[in-house]
Amino acid sequence: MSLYHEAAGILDAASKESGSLKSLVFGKKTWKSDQKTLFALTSEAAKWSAVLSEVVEKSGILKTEKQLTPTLALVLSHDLLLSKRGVALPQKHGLNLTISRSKARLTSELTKARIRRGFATIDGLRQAINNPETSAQGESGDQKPIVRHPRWIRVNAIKSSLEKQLQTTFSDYVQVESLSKLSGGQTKSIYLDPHIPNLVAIVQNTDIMRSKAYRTGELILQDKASCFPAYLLDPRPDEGLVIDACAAPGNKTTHVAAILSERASNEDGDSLGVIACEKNPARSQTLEKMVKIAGGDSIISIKAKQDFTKLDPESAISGEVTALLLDPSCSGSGIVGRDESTVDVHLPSASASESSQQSKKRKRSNPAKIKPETIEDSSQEDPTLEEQPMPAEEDGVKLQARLSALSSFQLRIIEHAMSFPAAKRITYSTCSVHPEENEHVVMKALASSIAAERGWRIMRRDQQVDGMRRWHIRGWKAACELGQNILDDANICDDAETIADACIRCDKLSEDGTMGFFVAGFVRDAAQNGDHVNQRKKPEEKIDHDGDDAEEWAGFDD
Ligand SMILES: C[S@@+](CC[C@H](N)C(=O)[O-])C[C@H]1O[C@@H](n2cnc3c(N)ncnc32)[C@H](O)[C@@H]1O
Repeated sequence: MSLYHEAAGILDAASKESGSLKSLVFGKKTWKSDQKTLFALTSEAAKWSAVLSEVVEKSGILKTEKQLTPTLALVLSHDLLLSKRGVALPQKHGLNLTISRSKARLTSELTKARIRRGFATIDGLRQAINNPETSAQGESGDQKPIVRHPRWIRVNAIKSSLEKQLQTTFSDYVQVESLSKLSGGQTKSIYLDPHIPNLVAIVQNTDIMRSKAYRTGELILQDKASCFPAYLLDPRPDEGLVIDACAAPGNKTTHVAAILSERASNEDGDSLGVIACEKNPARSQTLEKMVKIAGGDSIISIKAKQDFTKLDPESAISGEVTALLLDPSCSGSGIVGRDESTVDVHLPSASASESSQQSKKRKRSNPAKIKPETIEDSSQEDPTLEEQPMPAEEDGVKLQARLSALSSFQLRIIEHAMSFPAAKRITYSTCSVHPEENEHVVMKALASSIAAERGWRIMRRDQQVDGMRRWHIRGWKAACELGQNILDDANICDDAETIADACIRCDKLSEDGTMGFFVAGFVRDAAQNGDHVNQRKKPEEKIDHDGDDAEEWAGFDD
């Protein structure tokens, strides 16, 4: 079997599962072709597959050359059009003759595809494909981008304001009305997010990291999705204390503090309070640094090396807590660039322009793949080892075991938060795309005995803050239904449809420019709240910062 047949087989397998090429190639020892060559060809062809599938479709060669499968055409056209060495087969080899017969048509379609994307040269397009996060736009600036993953920046309301930043740091930027219109180069542009207050987007570039506003903590680099939890939590300075249970590096902690500080600007700021717990010692130090640079140290009390699940909900200070933000360790499967070897493979279809639709549908049908047994897992093992790489997608058993352990830990965090006597609102979030860590955990939390005992319910869409109510991607209904069936819905007040609609999702690398993310809120009926907690109070336990104010901020990016 030739290199191209083997490569096509690998891409076919990857396209079915959106799987990891590395494990597909290196997980098998019986290839005829050299493994490194196979990996290089398949990963390059996958990277170019969005463009090449269009080229192959529009050239019509799948109709004329019957021996070519869509994937075979993809890998062969990659080498024919883009590889310096050309097709790695003897000139008279049947496959080489077949693909070379169509070289003129394929080249012409590649030129059109490049121009449609706004690139004057093939090198420009190559650069964009190799660095999608730094090339949100074609060179001409007005064409369809390949990947829109902008640089999201939150203006830190503790230290600055959107208005001030637009007049200073972004004074030479032009406002655009959609993410797709963002451009870099000479005419820099900025997009004001319509969902999250104080959030802006620009194209990825390094300039902003050199700006004074960034170095002094007036600007914080934070993905749009990662701003959802603090905003959904809707902290109110006149209510009580807020706990961020799993806080490091501190993007959401400082966001909560910023919302409180903005809302309390006309009141006594000293009475604000956020308690930030972080279990990991090294990450606790990072959290301390971030809080300090963001100017949050008079608002935020850090509980370094503190396991949230060991925090006593019955202590006096816990009795003051009315809102909790839970962003526990998760698989991280939604993080852009986390699993570089996992790629989306776009395959050409003989009847043009069907492929992207099909690949979208394939992704959205994920809920059907949920395995019922994962929802019942009740392992008490603590799997907060988020630095561990996730098993490859196709290593189903290991992946399910890891997700199962993570979801048990995530549920424990929620149940512990639900036990705080005066708590009224909780947000739960992950940067995972897996329903096992998302809708399933929400369903289990709603069905838990502590939820029933304390009257916790889902925060319905109509109860959410404006921007979150308007957000268009909601939870997966099938995942909620499955949860409800398995768990015996006795304790769950709302139906699966309402709960799915209450859950908020962000798709990874979609036109929204976000990472993959999930957030849901829980609320309690007023009657069951500890309404004795109305007085605002700053937490007593404060970490003693070392007072090194002159230290330069290198910045954090979530
Ligand atoms: C996903 S990260 C949080 C990111 C953070 N919310 C932000 O936006 O910057 C999860 C954090 O929770 C910490 N963690 C895990 N288990 C914990 C526990 N039981 N108590 C407190 N922190 C925990 C991890 O060390 C990690 O730093």
